[in-house]
Amino acid sequence: MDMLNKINSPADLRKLPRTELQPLAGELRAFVLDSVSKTGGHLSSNLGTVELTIALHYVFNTPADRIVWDVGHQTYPHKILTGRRERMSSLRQFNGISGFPRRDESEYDTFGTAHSSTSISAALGMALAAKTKGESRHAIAVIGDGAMTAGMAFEALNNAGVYDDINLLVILNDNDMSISPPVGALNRYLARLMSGKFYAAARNVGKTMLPAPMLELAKRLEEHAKGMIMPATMFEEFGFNYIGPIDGHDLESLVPTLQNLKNLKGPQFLHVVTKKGQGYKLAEADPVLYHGPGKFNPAEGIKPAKAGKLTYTQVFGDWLCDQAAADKRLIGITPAMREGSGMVQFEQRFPDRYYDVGIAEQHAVTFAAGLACEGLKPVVAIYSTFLQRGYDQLIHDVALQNLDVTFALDRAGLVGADGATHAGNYDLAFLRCIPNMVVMAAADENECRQMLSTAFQYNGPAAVRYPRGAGIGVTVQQDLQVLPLGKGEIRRAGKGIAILAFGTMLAPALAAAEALNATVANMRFVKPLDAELVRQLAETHEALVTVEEGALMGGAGSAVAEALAEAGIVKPILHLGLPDKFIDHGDAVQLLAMCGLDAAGIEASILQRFGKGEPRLVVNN
Ligand SMILES: Cc1ncc(C[n+]2csc(CCOP(=O)(O)OP(=O)(O)O)c2C)c(N)n1
Ligand SMILES: CC(=O)[C@@H](O)[C@H](O)COP(=O)(O)O
Ligand SMILES: [Mg+2]
Repeated sequence: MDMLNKINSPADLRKLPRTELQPLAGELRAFVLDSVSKTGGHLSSNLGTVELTIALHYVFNTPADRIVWDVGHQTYPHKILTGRRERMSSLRQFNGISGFPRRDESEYDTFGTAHSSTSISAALGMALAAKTKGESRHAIAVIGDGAMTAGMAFEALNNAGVYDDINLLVILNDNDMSISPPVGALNRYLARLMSGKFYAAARNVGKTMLPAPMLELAKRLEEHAKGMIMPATMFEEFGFNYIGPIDGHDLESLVPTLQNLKNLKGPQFLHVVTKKGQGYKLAEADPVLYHGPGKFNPAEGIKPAKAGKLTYTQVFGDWLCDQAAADKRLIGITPAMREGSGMVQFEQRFPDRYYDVGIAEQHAVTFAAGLACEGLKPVVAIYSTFLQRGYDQLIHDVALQNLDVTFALDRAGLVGADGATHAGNYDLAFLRCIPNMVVMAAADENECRQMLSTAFQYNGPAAVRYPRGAGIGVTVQQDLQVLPLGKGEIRRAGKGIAILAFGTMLAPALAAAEALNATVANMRFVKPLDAELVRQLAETHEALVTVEEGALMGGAGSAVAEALAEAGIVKPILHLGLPDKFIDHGDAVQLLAMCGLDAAGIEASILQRFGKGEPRLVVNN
């Protein structure tokens, strides 16, 4: 790592002669592989952006010129070159650096990201701000072919294409992959652009200065192409000057092309072609497996996971197949998260009823609404955090028309290493205020399956939330039994304190209750809330405690407080849940404990608020 160790900022990089960039890329790629294999993180995408990152920081005057990375899961080479090489060993760990760009982490991280398809909008904002302020600098959005499928990217292109006097460059990093294989008509279109790539390069000759080797090639091909009609690319129709495709691993193409583009005014569009996993054979062969691995030995590759407890994702995947076998009306929908949402088997078994709609959460929800209008029963499998994208569609297109759509919300609550951007902390608060919605939180794997069946059988919009990772290890019954709607259950009878637990908080609540001899209710439904059970518990206990793995404000605890107020009951009540602040990356178990949401934390909070001993006369406010 002789060269890489001397690069502490892009300024150091810019001192290198061009001939040294290729060997530097070799060192950088080796560093990324070694580092991710020790920490876990996103690998395939980062191996693919090594040369592009070097070229961008080499040609542009960063941080004055702004690079906006889309999603940001491909920014490890960028982090390494911008002074964070040493901190890569702390990646995605508590108090360590983030796996995504963050403005508070580095001045080179111009825009915080992790949800996709925001880069062109943000870079356009920066480009127009520069113009407004009379500053001469460039804004560059780097967006993947997967992220490009989102409507937001096209909204931004549409907006940007009319400004002839801005310094905006959009780089499409086309590796022909999303997390899983790419889908849809855009992918077909990009493939067509690729197949006519020399042709496209030829037609760019007149508009831009190409590097000498390409110019030579283009000239020859232009001869060849004489007489043929050359349609404009879609990106040109949007008002961009389209260049490419060029090889995104070839610094001899990348650097001069970027240098040329830097001198052109107006919206520029550069199409680069890269390979996910480039340079590490195992990742090249299976970029899906190496998209976001845990720790592994690079010499051996990722070993098959040992059979352990079922994850909630697996519970969902199994249920989906069983329910689909039982009901032909079931349609499974994923916005580009086939593996993460547990739909690999479903796609194999029911290919005609499987839809990966691309990174298009808004469309996924309204598409489901359309299917439901025609009597089908769509199941939208979506991470809690990504449903935020489809909120208006959920209200306006699904709930308002009381359509029969099931939402399977994976990654509810804290997710760990991905941090605040991916935390599913808000769904209870943002779903329970929507009329017609049924909202359930699963306490264990078996209940998760029962809730999914309940949501599916319910003739209207219903959501089931469950967390990332393994459950508590209970046996999952293989039937498709439904739960009584809006009914909770007492799981432990105690005295004095009643803990009303929602979802994953049932297990720690039961553990905390042992020392306190408290009653514990598994509330199951956040909406409709079991108001009768709340009333009974209030009447038979001195104080109530609500506990949920979700934002306290407006969440399940708030629902209980509202029910008490509605019934005219005044009772000491303690609400436990996630605080009103963003919680950074780290180990999910550790983070929950930090928020006081493990058994010890729940017990301590109750003791602190209501004191020891029975009857609890002390109520500390
Ligand atoms: C709004 C949103 N939906 C889904 C995701 C999950 N996600 C992260 S990366 C990714 C694939 C992105 O593909 P692409 O932009 O082509 O980048 P590549 O992984 O190929 O480098 C997806 C679906 C996300 N981050 N944001
Ligand atoms: C970048 C991104 O959004 C995904 O790759 C995400 O990191 C996946 O998270 P899971 O590992 O929870 O599926
Ligand atoms: Mg891609």
